[in-house]
Amino acid sequence: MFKSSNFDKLLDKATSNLRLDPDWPTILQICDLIRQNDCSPKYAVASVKKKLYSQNPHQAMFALLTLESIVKNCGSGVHDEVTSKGFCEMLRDLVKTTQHENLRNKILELIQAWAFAFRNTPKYRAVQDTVNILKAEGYKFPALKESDAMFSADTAPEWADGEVCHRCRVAFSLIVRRHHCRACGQVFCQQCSSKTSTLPKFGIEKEVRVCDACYDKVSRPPTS
Ligand SMILES: O=P(O)(O)O[C@@H]1[C@H](O)[C@H](OP(=O)(O)O)[C@@H](O)[C@H](O)[C@H]1O
Ligand SMILES: [Zn+2]
Ligand SMILES: [Zn+2]
Repeated sequence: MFKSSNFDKLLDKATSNLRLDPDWPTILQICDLIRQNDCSPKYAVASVKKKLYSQNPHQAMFALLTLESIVKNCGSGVHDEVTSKGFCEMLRDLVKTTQHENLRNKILELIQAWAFAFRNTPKYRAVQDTVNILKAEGYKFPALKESDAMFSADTAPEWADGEVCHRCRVAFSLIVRRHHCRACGQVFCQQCSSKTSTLPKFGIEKEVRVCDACYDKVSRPPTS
């Protein structure tokens, strides 16, 4: 798991208890790793979650700021992780148990912003449920800043399933292996996805597999 150890190093750096202010460049590097699929959202969120329980208030706050950034920048893979019942219960538990007022307020701010951002996504309802429970328990939420709930970052599409190549319809088998285009997320045979490209619009700076159609699109000179 080389890639995740690279992630671990960056996360330790971003949440170092020797710091007094957030290490934004490192936090953004962490986002890039996740956006490029160099670290799985599940592994990333689980690692940040551990840091939230640090006794050092700076370290816990930096972990929270890292969590806020990966939710804003890394798309649905991360959203699936932070909106699970278990993760929401963990945040609710932290709100109740933390000794630090600023940490509690930051968690309340995040849960409220996510509930607003995911208000039209039924599968993420655990977040709104958590807001409702905390309100019923008397916690005061800060005023919602809608800007906090805008996740504008463009992220690569989820990979489609499929038994045949999306382009030439050949059936996958032990011989005809399945591959995915990182630009459209569709599934292809080797012949139809033999090219690579960077995908800066998704924060992918390294060469990744793309299908012929996406290759033509991304390598066509921008129309002047
Ligand atoms: O090689 P396999 O054991 O078939 O596994 C496939 C590879 O991991 C492909 O990666 P790639 O797209 O980078 O080739 C991936 O797109 C497919 O979903 C997997 O089934
Ligand atoms: Zn094909
Ligand atoms: Zn494609």
